[in-house]
Amino acid sequence: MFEIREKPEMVERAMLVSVYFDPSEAGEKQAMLDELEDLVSNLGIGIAGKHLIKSRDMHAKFLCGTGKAQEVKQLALDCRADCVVFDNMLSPSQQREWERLVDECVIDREEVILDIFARRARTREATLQVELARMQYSLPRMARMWNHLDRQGGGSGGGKGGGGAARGEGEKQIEVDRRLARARIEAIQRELVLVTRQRATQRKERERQAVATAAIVGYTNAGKSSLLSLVSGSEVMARDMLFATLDTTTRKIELPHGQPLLLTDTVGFIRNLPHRLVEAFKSTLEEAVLADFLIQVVDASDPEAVRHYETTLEVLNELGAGDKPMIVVLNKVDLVPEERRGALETLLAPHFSGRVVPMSVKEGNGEGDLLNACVEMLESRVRRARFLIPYTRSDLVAAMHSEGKVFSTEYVEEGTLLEAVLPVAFYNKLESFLADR
Ligand SMILES: Nc1nc2c(ncn2[C@@H]2O[C@H](COP(=O)(O)OP(=O)(O)OP(=O)(O)O)[C@@H](O)[C@H]2O)c(=O)[nH]1
Ligand SMILES: [Mg+2]
Repeated sequence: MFEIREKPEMVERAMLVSVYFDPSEAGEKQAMLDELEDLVSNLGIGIAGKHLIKSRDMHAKFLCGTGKAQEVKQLALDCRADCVVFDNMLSPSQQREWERLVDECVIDREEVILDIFARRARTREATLQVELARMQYSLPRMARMWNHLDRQGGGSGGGKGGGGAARGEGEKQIEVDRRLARARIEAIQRELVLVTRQRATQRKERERQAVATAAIVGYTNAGKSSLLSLVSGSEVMARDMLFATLDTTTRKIELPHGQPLLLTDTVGFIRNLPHRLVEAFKSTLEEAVLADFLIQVVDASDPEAVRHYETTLEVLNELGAGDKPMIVVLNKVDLVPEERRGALETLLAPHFSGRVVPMSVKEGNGEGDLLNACVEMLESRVRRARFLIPYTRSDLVAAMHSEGKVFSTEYVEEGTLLEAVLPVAFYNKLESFLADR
């Protein structure tokens, strides 16, 4: 059976390389290279070196010119790296050319992210989505994989059979594997349809209840899961690592006026999120598309905060959720020195179109402001009124308790008299029971 190649398991010392062309990009590329270092370290691989390579033009073979490619090869030799990781996306043929040149394993940013996702996926849906993305990534790269094996086989096997025969074997194997991989891709896609349908049913159930929903979105490691833990008062896994969360978690919270709100934590966004992962995670991120509003968490202590905000907006746009009402939480203000906080807010404010709430989730500051902002977001969605429900309709009284907030209950001759805040959709259904008509 075809197995996805687990290359990073086999390597220990990686040299990181980012090739750029426009001098004005240098700063951004450096920040991304630092981020790549976090990502690679996340896989338990040591960093042997880190290089920004400026190339005058883009070349098909190596991305940079042949001379620069030779320089990179020498750098890798000098630091005794057993793997070169590119921050750039490499095409299958560029990856092959590089492996041929440096005679070591060469991977790109996309493969690193796919590997992290593969390790973190927990639910059936996340596992399937990651497997699908990895299969699609591997399919055009299989030739390279078998080349590698052929060369290894030729080396250790000595004179037996010779390189030509081994290569032939490899080619046959590629065909078999490609067929198996395509069959597996189709099987995963079929199973995903079923899993997605299940989610849709659960969501319908929620819509029927008409409880308001919000999705917490934002760059990875911004503090989304910590925020959900804080406001829901129950532990949601939060770790100081990129992509700690890959599955969505939903918690029901109560807003200041008693209105319930379903809050969903989502997978973190990242610059250059491999496109097939955006595709793969669309259904998970659908929570964001269907939410009444979004809470975007930004790590205010990160020098790249504005860029992270913009990246998140780009992905949201791709998902069709770009125009949702949004609250922006400037998190981790505890890490920003007092005198810089005001300046930071002024600096960031013009970039934000929604409402800005500074917070320190860690110290529990700003929670009240956030909840009030949520109430404002939902103002058009709720009505407060008094209802008289006949005793024969105790089901409605129960529904008012579960879907809204009941402030007072009085038992009178004609039925139960209640004052409550209800979602508009539910309120409309109950209009004939209004007490003050
Ligand atoms: N100093 C400080 N650290 C915080 C704050 N909020 C969260 N953190 C830390 O930031 C790290 C990331 O928090 P998470 O809640 O896991 O972040 P996330 O956005 O869910 O990350 P992913 O799931 O990886 O996308 C953790 O180590 C938190 O303890 C804060 O207000 N101040
Ligand atoms: Mg998280």
